[in-house]
Amino acid sequence: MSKKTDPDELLIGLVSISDRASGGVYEDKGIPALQDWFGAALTSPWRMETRLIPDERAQIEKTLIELVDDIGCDLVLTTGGTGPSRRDVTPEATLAVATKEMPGFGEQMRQISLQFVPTAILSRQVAVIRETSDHAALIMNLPGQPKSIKETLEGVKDGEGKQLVPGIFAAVPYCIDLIGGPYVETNEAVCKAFRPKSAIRPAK
Ligand SMILES: Nc1ncnc2c1ncn2[C@@H]1O[C@H](COP(=O)(O)OP(=O)(O)OP(=O)(O)O)[C@@H](O)[C@H]1O
Ligand SMILES: Nc1nc2c(c(=O)[nH]1)N[C@H]1C(S)=C(S)[C@@H](COP(=O)(O)O)O[C@H]1N2
Repeated sequence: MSKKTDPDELLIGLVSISDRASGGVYEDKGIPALQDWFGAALTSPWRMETRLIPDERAQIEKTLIELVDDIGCDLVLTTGGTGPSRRDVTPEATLAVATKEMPGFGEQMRQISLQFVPTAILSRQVAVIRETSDHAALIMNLPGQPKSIKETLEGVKDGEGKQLVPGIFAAVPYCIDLIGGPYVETNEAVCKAFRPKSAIRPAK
């Protein structure tokens, strides 16, 4: 466990939630897919803290609290456990540790995913803010299919790379600004971050 020390570095918690991947039935592809995506998308300093856990509500809540309160993550992404099956409890665990709900993210993720699969509406994914006495973090649920990570974060582009539906990550840097986190910059070829003009810092 390595606590946040650099205020300019984005500390990202990546949590893969899967009974089978955590039990060794198959190899976890969630954390590598998230790591690859952030490696390509971010141009400002970042570091990650990763966890692979089963679909157990108490363990999910404990992990989210540890990542935000003890380690100091600014952003936490989960993958898996958002569907309707009996064992899928990621949204319940996420809401249980929330101080604010951010319903726009869940709505937009389902809209994006509908461009890829008609079963997008089966994901109950949510996003929330967790505020502690000294900082806050944005926590977002992504579906378990590893390919859905890139799909929802990046959105839908046409053959020439023109953005047809914006990915949810476009709104994340400004959200992190508003909750007092580091200034996050992205590779526009992967995901163009949107900020109001007054919030854009001149390039160094
Ligand atoms: N962490 C993961 N790594 C690799 N593949 C995954 C992962 N999570 C899900 N998948 C793939 O996506 C499919 C659909 O996900 P599903 O929601 O059924 O699994 P899950 O709920 O994450 O897994 P489990 O049932 O083991 O908890 C799985 O059958 C599997 O092929
Ligand atoms: N972008 C995207 N969203 C997606 C999918 C996908 O393949 N791509 N799969 C859907 C399916 S089949 C299910 S059941 C739900 C919930 O998945 P989870 O339980 O693995 O989180 O996410 C949905 N959202």
